[in-house]
Amino acid sequence: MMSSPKNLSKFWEWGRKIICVGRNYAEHAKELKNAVPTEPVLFLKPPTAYVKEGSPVIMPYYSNNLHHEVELGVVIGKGGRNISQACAMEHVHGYALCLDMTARDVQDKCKEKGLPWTLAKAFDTSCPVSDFIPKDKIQDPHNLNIWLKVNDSLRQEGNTSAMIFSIPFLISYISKIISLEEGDLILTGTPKGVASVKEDDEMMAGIDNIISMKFKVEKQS
Ligand SMILES: O=C([O-])CC(=O)C(=O)O
Ligand SMILES: [Mg+2]
Repeated sequence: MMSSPKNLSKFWEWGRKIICVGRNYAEHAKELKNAVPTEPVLFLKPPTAYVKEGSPVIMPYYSNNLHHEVELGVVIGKGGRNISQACAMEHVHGYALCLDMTARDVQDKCKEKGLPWTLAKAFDTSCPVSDFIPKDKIQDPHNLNIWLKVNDSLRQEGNTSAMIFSIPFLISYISKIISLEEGDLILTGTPKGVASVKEDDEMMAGIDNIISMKFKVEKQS
């Protein structure tokens, strides 16, 4: 049998979809004065949004308010459509810690005008990701502490048990609309505490004692 030339533990190299869930933590929906959703809010980032440790997050030139959002990412191993909640976890290959970098001022304007969030959410380096976390390293993805510090001061801390929509629900819901493929990444939403970063800040984020990562913020040259 031919083996795949790609290694799924380097999912960011596959060039697949990044499907993001918004407002999946009530406390975060409230801090931005949004209603707590009764259905998942979805948006996409292109694979060019990926950035790995060692490279900086670049502030988009058209924003003066770049926010961090720390999130648990779910890496899809087996694709599918119309996946049932009961089978959903069979499609998960593993996890990653992710940041959903957001040009908040631009997003606010998009919301006001009823325009899509592409400029606010999908720019290059808007999706910093950790190394791949194999599925068996995480016993319960719905009981993880995720946190983020900026220059050593704690900004975000939350437990994935507070997600409004669970991972099986999200996989099932998304796969009825968008086919899931091997190498896709689902960002499951951010807990409260989102705030601005500026040039030369250092963001450090982690999941319990499972993984941590660091990213420097730089201006576009
Ligand atoms: O921009 C937002 O507030 C929506 C979002 O991505 C999240 O809740 O993680
Ligand atoms: Mg987000």
